[in-house]
Amino acid sequence: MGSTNGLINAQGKQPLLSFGVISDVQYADIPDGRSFLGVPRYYRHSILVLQRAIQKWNRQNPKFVMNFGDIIDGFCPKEQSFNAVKKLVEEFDNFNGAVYHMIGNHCLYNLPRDRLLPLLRIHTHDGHAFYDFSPIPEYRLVVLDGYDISAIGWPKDHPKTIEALKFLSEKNPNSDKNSPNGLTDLDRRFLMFNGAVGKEQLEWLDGVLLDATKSNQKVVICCHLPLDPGASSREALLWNYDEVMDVIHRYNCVKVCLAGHDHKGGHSIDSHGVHHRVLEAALECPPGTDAFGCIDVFDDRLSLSGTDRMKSTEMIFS
Ligand SMILES: Nc1ccn([C@@H]2O[C@H](COP(=O)(O)O)[C@@H](O)[C@H]2O)c(=O)n1
Ligand SMILES: O=P(O)(O)OC[C@H](O)CO
Repeated sequence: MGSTNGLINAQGKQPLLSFGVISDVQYADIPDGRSFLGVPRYYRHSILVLQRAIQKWNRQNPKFVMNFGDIIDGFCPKEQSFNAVKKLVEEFDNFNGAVYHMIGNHCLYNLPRDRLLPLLRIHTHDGHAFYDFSPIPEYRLVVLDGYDISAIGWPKDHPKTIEALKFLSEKNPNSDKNSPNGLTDLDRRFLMFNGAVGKEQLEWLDGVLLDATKSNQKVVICCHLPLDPGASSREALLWNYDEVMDVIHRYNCVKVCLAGHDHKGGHSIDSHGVHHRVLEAALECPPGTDAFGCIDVFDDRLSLSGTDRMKSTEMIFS
């Protein structure tokens, strides 16, 4: 039992902070469909999941909400993309508090970074979408841009697009670079719908974690793409999840990594005791069902109270 209504929790402690979570809304004004592997996708219903999430959060009163990306779906008719993202952001703004967005592959199928990021109110230099904030002195949230090196979202002639296409041509021999056919085990992540954290962002992350360590802050990492094979399908992992985790494991401050993208969700604890929780997608909720949650933050754990298809998870720090 969490304390997401502002009351003390089962252990008798008041959380330091609470925040709402939702992922992969992937709204589109199109009939229901299926993923490549046949999983039903409810494109119009997903906005109702978001609306019910906001109603509940407004009763629970978390300090802020994190949207883990893919706010609209790649099948959204392209002439509707801008207004669809705007409509969804306006829905999020019905929450009585701050909302932090991150980008995902489906947002980038719809709009290039220079149009998408201002809509999502991600104001960073050079079109990057990584940032951090400290909602209370004891904690820092770090949002990673998993499509920093990517074949989607940057202009076709951008050095990052060229780097990503070169990388994919070396790692994935299929003509359809979204196909994992023939790739084995962890190599199945080398797909066009994934991406990587670039060198500059890795250096930035290292600096943030050093600063958090000096400030005695605990850190929660948020990224659309999962960072641990134990919590995710191989096909959904960040290309260089291992390099990112090497940086994270240099420090003891990171306690939890949260992600979306792998719609079925997952949870693992890695070899360094870091929790990885991949959030179940709002898009795949059959009509009338939900997937969102509220996380209570304590000094020794994060406690996710999930609604319906989002499983509740206690993440006790080792
Ligand atoms: N096992 C798979 C999964 C996906 N693909 C390709 O990716 C595209 C997007 O997949 P969705 O799960 O979002 O539908 C899909 O159209 C395929 O091209 C694949 O080849 N093999
Ligand atoms: O981003 P999607 O919706 O195309 O789905 C990605 C897959 O879930 C990754 O395995």
